[in-house]
Amino acid sequence: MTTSNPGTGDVDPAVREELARLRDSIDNIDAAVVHMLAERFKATQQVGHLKARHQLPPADPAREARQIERLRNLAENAKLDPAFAEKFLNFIIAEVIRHHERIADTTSNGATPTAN
Ligand SMILES: O=C(O)C(=O)C[C@]1(C(=O)O)C=C[C@@H](O)C=C1
Repeated sequence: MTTSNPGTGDVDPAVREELARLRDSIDNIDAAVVHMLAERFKATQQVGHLKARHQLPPADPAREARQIERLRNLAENAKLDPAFAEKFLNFIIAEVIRHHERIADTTSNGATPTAN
């Protein structure tokens, strides 16, 4: 933040209230996103173990292509930028693949992988 930014101290109280109300909503949404991501990673951890046990590759590009297609359509219908939705999914999947690779490494070493 720059020193020229006045912050919200000298802003109309009605505006400050509206900003606070909107920020409450943003905080709730951020919490929901974190909880949903935590559930998603719990499921993908299980996928990682299943793949490692059965020597399946960490990544499945055909599955990813279907997910991207589906998410782009959902985004368009929801008036969210589909390119952003695709980037977001790719970011998450890249992390999942890193987890899968680690699980596969530790599984083939005979070690017990830890969570995440
Ligand atoms: O569905 C799988 O096979 C997964 O490993 C999960 C997942 C995902 O995070 O959705 C991750 C990696 C794959 O390339 C495809 C999808």
